[in-house]
Amino acid sequence: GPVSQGTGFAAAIEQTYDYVIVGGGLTGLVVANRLSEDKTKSVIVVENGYIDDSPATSIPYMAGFVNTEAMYPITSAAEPHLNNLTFPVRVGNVVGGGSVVNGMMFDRGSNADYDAWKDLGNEDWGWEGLEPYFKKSTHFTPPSESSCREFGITYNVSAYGSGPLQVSIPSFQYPDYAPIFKSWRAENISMPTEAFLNPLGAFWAPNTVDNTTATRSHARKAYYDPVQSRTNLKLLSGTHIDEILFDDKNTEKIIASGVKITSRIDGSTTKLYASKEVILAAGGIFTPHLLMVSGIGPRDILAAANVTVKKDMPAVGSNFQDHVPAYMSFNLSNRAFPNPDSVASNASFNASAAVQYEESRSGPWSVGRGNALAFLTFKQFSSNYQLITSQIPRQKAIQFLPEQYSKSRALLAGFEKQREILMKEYLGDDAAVGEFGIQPSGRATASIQKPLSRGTLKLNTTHPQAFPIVQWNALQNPIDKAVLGEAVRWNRKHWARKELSQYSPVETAPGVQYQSDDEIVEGCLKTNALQPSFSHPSGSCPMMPEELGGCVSGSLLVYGIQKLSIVDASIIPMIPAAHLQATMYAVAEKAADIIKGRSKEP
Ligand SMILES: Cc1cc2nc3c(=O)[nH]c(=O)nc-3n(C[C@H](O)[C@H](O)[C@H](O)COP(=O)(O)OP(=O)(O)OC[C@H]3O[C@@H](n4cnc5c(N)ncnc54)[C@H](O)[C@@H]3O)c2cc1C
Repeated sequence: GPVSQGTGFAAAIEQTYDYVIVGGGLTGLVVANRLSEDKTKSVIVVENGYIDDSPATSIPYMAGFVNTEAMYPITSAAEPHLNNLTFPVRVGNVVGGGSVVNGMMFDRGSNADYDAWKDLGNEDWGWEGLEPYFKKSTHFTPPSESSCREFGITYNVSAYGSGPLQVSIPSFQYPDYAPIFKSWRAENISMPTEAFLNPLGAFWAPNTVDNTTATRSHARKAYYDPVQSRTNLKLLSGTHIDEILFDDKNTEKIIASGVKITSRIDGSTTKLYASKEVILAAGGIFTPHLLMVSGIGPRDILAAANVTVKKDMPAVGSNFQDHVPAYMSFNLSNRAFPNPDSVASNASFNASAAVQYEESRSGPWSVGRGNALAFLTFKQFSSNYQLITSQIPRQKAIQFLPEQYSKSRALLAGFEKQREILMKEYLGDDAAVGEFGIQPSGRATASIQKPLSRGTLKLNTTHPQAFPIVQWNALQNPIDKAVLGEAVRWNRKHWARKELSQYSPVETAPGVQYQSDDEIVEGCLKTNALQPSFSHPSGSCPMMPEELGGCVSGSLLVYGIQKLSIVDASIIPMIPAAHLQATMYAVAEKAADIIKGRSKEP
């Protein structure tokens, strides 16, 4: 659990800083580091969580568990297209945010995934505009030459830079990876040498682990700890931001002026002021929530919760996206020893693994959830890809979208533009539509990467300050269900390949009796194998033109409001086919440059 209490609250009371950063998670800490490089600028980061150095957050093996202690206890609203079930909403509640509790997978979307952002009207936010920041944030350490030989691990260090975040592929790997990779080679799909240069196909990818200590590298360790002695940088942990404040002397313009905060330790409240900008970095769930409780959001949703409307903005809390995983499972016989279950099931093996980790920072405890992934284009996992895609333009878009979309022409126009891009991606060779985990554990997750369904975030009408109402609305669009069905059936066929017959795989989730799309969804729900989220909540304050339902432009400033910007996962206009953290480090690095740039303007 948390090892350090919040500090500095008393000293911060009613102070003015150049920048107030709302949320000390992944993006907040990156931006705090970069803005405070300029000694003439004062920066404060306010974070609800505490500093946490417990083994659960640092030992790579522990990343295989869900660290609920360092997360918010949020549950989603009923998901109408998943039998009205509710699901956990996973968000880190700790200094470093998601980077401290995540699964440590480190990969990016294809160039086309980011070019889509540009095509939606965000100049400079395509792959070319982002590439330098992927490099700027990262530093890669390879595994030993002998494991590269043994497992066929390849890499290219030129994909990375000499940045603060440490990423690596550990030298220890489980023997069963070799035959499993052989099955992927036999599928005749590409195997890029380095996924950070070309993330399409089946590949090895790093984890956010510092190879020198075999511990998790995260935003706090990489971006805050090394610069915490800067006198112009303050971190206020254990402090909740209750609302964004505005300059009420100015009646013509809406100007963000600071935040109201509450100490979690003694419940005392105060205000902090920003002379240059309030920067929202509270993530894909809480940034739209904070905007809404502060009076910026859809008028009807604010009114229903008795929040005074400062600016009617239907886009806040719309466009909500995530990946949708089917956690398929197989019983595998005849696995090699050790395998990923040996640690959990064999106490003496676990004890020796602990000693090995303690003594030499190697062995099973030095690895996380694994390092192998496959991101496939639609045609690679579906022979019906054209038929399924051809149904998209025949749909009346509004029929498969949340109610808000029928009240706002801009929201619908933005979605229709996204839909055109998605259709191109579904038919082409440049973007992945499905992700398939490659693990020697029998876990064979198949997840859809490019959903057409859109979720919403709303205020709790009786307690607007309480957690927002989170609804992914997963699988509302039947195309998403069809893509998921294709992915599951393909994965099933893959595990029946002769290269894998030595394991006599038996599908336990959902189970081969579930064949049609509807049956697969039903079977996955029955076996607890379907989630509306892959812990990648994003898109809920999208970066798009305002007439397309955007909240911020490429400058990251909220439309119609001065001195208020957003830098976190809520700005992603369309979710890339990738676990999100690499993208968020790059987005935050770019955001910092943009904000620095405007502070130089007269
Ligand atoms: C369980 C889990 C597993 C994941 N696995 C992977 C993975 O394997 N690979 C990968 O690439 N990505 C993964 N991710 C996703 C990745 O970690 C996130 O996309 C990333 O952290 C998002 O960065 P962010 O800055 O937008 O938000 P966060 O990192 O979530 O930061 C937001 C911060 O704001 C704080 N905050 C929010 N509201 C307030 C408030 N009102 N007052 C004060 N503070 C507030 C929060 O406490 C949090 O620290 C995972 C995420 C989770 C949760």
